[in-house]
Amino acid sequence: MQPLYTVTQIRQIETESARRLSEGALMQRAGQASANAALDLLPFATSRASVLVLAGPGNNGGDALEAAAHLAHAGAQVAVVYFEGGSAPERARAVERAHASPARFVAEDAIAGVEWHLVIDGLFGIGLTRPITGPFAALVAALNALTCPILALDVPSGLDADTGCIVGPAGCAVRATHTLTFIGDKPGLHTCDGRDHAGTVNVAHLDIDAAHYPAATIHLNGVDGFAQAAVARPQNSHKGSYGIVSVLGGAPGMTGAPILAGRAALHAGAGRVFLCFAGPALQCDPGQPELMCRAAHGFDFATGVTVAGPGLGGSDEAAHLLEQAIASPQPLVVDADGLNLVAARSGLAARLRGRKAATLLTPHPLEAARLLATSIGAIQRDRLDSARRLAAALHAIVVLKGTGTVIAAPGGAIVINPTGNPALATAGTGDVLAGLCGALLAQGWPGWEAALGAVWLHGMAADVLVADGIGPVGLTAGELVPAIRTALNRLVARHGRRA
Ligand SMILES: NC(=O)C1=CN([C@@H]2O[C@H](COP(=O)(O)OP(=O)(O)OC[C@H]3O[C@@H](n4cnc5c(N)ncnc54)[C@H](O)[C@@H]3O)[C@@H](O)[C@H]2O)[C@@H](O)CC1
Ligand SMILES: [K+]
Repeated sequence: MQPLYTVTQIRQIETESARRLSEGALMQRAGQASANAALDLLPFATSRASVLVLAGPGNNGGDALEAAAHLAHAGAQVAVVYFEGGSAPERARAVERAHASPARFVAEDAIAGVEWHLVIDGLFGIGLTRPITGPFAALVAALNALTCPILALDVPSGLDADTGCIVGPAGCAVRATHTLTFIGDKPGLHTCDGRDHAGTVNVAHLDIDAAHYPAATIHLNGVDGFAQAAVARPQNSHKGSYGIVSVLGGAPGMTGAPILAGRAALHAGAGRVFLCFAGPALQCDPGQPELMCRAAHGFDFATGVTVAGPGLGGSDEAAHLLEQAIASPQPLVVDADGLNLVAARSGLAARLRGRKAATLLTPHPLEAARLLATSIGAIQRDRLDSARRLAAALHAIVVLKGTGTVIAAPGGAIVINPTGNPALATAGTGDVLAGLCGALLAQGWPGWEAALGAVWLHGMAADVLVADGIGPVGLTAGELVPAIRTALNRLVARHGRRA
């Protein structure tokens, strides 16, 4: 999985490696890499391309000036909007180089009325310390109104590279189509506002020796993070080989959620799936008669994996049933109303903490806010830290949903998921994810790999459907289910080890 580094770590790598390099080498490499990336984005002969370069007051501006000089020497029509600022010698040399090149230095008002083919955003990088306001904000608004590609250097200006939030309050950020980020990839480019502002992310390592990189605790989710849990099915197997998933939910009037979770579990390979209704039990699911419908009262949750919460409601009876599911020695997924019950009843939280088998919690930001007794805003201001705190507090693997879903282990490991899209912003997709988690656990996947795999497959299924025109508008949660089955089968066919 691709490592992600915090700003503090990037600064350390930068300092350590710079000691062994000639002064300014990293900025020159960043400028060269930026120019190369820019050339790749130009639609036609370099000499016909109008490139606007914004060079801010810090070293991010220095990178942009280096790039401007390279592009101008390559023949592009380069206009630089330049801001006086930092006195770093490498930046001063970049200013000289850009002045000595054919690039034109222009005023901000020269942006309007020109058909730009590419904009390079070198206003601010990881040194942004406060919200972008005033004339800089007007510039960001002008950029965001353009229709040409925007290449952000290091970080889209205005975005917090650690959290993915627009630096606020009342700040703004460049909406880039591409980001070339330096030294190492950064978590903020992949979660919260990051995905909307960074566009396609590429990393320029600037030829820094691998020895300068610390062991990463944050990664971008990828198949190599969980594929080792996939097992090819032996011929000599039967439904008992693939586990049981019991979905605990379905308070009166809330039968849809457990049905979706159960259908997902079935299509993701669980050997048997029970729907356990807290309210009046359905006789069967006529659309999916393979699902076995039961009353939750008296059900033995210790027979398999439980997915507790879809449509469970908040009654005392629901809390009692959840307590029984938590007491099971088998893996457990808690979602939706199950999470709300844990938030509302401290006794349940204590029991959850005491579990020995794998426990996965799949909150959306509001459920996470309830669990941490805070607001959605506080959760979203630092999604990584929120997920990490929740995992530590409840001794569970936490899947904090939302764009760039964050998966956190109690030991502190964090993974951000890159698959998925706004098609998933519709009712029932969370139930499907919970059912998928349950199915992977039932087939013997360890908790961490099950969480990573489920989130990745769920997002990938949505990406494939959108590529086929089924979404992002109007995708239904039920449509995800067969697409997940296809994605999982492809994964098992490609990576499944022999049982
Ligand atoms: N130092 C190095 O060795 C390297 C740095 N690199 C580049 O340098 C960047 C970091 O450079 P800096 O630390 O100079 O930081 P930035 O260039 O991100 O910005 C810092 C400057 O902006 C000002 N500033 C911050 N927030 C502001 C706001 N809201 N409104 C107006 N001004 C504001 C600061 O006073 C400072 O002058 C990286 O993102 C990367 O692009 C690369 O060249 C690679 C090597
Ligand atoms: K930038």
